[in-house]
Parts: sequence; structure tokens; C-alpha cells
Amino acid sequence: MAKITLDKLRHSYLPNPAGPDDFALKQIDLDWTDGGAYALLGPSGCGKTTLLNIISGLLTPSHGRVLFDGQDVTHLPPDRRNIAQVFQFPVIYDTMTVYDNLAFPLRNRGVDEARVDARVREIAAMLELEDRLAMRASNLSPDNKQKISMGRGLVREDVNVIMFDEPLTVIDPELKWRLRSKLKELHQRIAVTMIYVTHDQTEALTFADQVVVMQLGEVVQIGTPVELFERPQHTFVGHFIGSPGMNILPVEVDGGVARFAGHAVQLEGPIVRQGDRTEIGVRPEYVRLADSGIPATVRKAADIGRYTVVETMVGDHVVNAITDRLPPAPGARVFLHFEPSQTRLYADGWIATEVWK
Ligand SMILES: Nc1ncnc2c1ncn2[C@@H]1O[C@H](COP(=O)(O)OP(=O)(O)OP(=O)(O)O)[C@@H](O)[C@H]1O
Repeated sequence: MAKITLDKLRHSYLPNPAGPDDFALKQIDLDWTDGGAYALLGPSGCGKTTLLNIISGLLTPSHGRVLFDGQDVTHLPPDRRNIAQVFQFPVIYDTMTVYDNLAFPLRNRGVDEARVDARVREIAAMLELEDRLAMRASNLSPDNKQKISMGRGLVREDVNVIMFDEPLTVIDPELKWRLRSKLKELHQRIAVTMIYVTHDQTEALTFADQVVVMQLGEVVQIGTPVELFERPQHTFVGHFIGSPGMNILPVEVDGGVARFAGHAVQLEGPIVRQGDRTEIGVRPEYVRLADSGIPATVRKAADIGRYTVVETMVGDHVVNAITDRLPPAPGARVFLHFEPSQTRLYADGWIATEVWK
């Protein structure tokens, strides 16, 4: 187990990068605590795999350092970093039994057979593979093959970090849900530093204590799932997390007052940053259909089960509201109320209000 530090890390795949756009990772500074559960979350192409490969040693960064417990490992090859990795697709030995597959990483390091046996059975029980231990891996379903792959990642007790790269891609939706919570439970039991890479917010938010949100090669926010939901530091986080995401609406700011479509909007607190582009962010959960406020027209309503998402239009702007009441019919004229304590200002994408103290 180890604390992982990324120090001024940058990476370009080009031999002579000319500007920031030529970098797959712009600049990353991070400290990951020993034993923590972390997720790297972001859309395709934001640099997650690049970062993972730098940590595992498959890639040497163009600039900066990777430290494990303060020791510089930037130039160490993967096999000297003591890392376990679980990939998107199963990496197993088809001709071996499930038992031997799970035992392999331990036997390979000379662990004695009694310990191998205890550990294999423990991991197999956690992953509900006990009754398949004697089966040949080739006879298993893709789901179970991927479970073995995960088991092989989890079986060693001496690793610095276990990294999961979109490990649930091949798993069917029902089992996905179970494995997601199982992985969280496993982390609590074995307390090894784990990094989980995904573009799926549900997977990231279920698994991680801390989520690192990336966009275009940059970290835009690191926070607990609640922090990311409650107070996005960037409009990208607001929009990317939540279903539907945060309403991001253009406003004009004059004399400390923000106006959306000509209506003054009360913010969570004082404005502390200026910018060329100003927007407010308010989650649909905090937009109420009220008796007075900003006039809007209902476009449609979608019943999501426990609540309804009402899509309204204010001029050309879509504003989503969540309600647990019977939604108004399409075409109805309504008024919107934005909960002031949950309405933030963003300047050039970054949060620009503080909470009143
Ligand atoms: N081997 C490579 N050579 C050149 N450019 C690359 C290489 N690998 C990745 N890139 C580029 O680097 C950027 C980051 O890619 P990366 O694969 O790290 O993103 P990602 O978030 O993992 O995406 P995905 O979820 O699709 O794997 C992208 O613009 C990609 O095109």
C-alpha cells in the first residue's frame, strides 16, 4: 500500500509540443492517500488512460514525477512498481482452472501454498466464485471471466495500488450493479489504495470516497460525491454529474446583480471573481415550479419513477426542474423559482460566488 503523489505531471504524445492543446495531460498535481478509494471520471479522450499508464509505468511522462510513498518511481518499469491492474476485458489463462488463475499472482511470488489456499478461497467467496473454483476458465461466461480478472487483481496483499480501467464494461447491467457495491465493500475490507477509471458517473460515485473529474487533460475538481453534486467548482462538473445535469444559464452581471433573461436572480453569496463569460448554475432539484418568479413554458415532462423532470423554456434556454407533484401539461405557462442557496455564479466556467458566512 502506498501514498501516491503526482508532481507537476504533463504528457504530450508529440515529439515537439507547441502549446497546451498538444498535451494529452496539461498539468496534474495530486496526492492520493494510502488506502483511499479514488475514481478518475471524465468523458472519452480526457486523458484517463494516459494518466493510468503513467502511474503503472507503461508510459513515461514528458514532464513531472510519480512518487510512491515519497520515492520517485517515474522511470521504474511496471514490474518494479508492485501494482495490480484490472482491465476492461478479462485477462486470464483459459486453460487453467479458476482456482489456479486466482492463485497465479501469489505462486508467481513464491507465497507458500497454505497462504495461497486461504487467500484464493477468501477472494473467491467475496466474488461469489467458490462453487466454480475447479472449473476451467474457458468454460465460463464473460461476466465470470471478468470476475476472475478482478480476483487476480485483488488477491495479492502486498501491492502499492490496484488500478481498475473501466472493469465493468463487459458485465451485464444486473450484475454490474452488484459488482459495483461489492467492490466498495472489498475496498473497505482490504483497505488497499484503489484507483478506478470510468466515464460512468454512477460507477465513480458509488465506488469512490474521492472522485477526480477530468476534462481535456485537466483535473477540474477533486471531491467527495456529495461535494461534486452540491458545489461543482466548474460548469463541466455541474453538467457532467447529475441526471439531468445542472442547468447552466447565461447571465449578465451588473453592479453585483446577475440577470437571467432580464430577471434578477438571487445568488448563494457574494461574487468574488469576474470573467468574460458569466453563467449561473442551479440543479434541477433546486428549481421549483412556483406561483411567481421567472416566466417559462413547459416543453415536456418525463416520469423517472419517484419524480418527474419537467423541461421548460425561458426564451431560447432550456431549464429543467424536478418535481414530485403532477407535472403541468406541455405548453403550460409556469413560473420558476431558483433556490438562492443553491444558485451559483460561474465566470469563464469556474465558480465565482462564495457562500454567505
Ligand atoms: N498512443 C497515442 N498516441 C497519440 N495520441 C494519443 C495516444 N493515446 C491517446 N492519445 C490522445 O490523448 C488524449 C487522451 O487520451 P486517453 O486515451 O488518455 O483518454 P481517455 O480519457 O482514457 O479516453 P477513453 O475513455 O476513450 O479511453 C486523446 O486526445 C487521445 O487521442
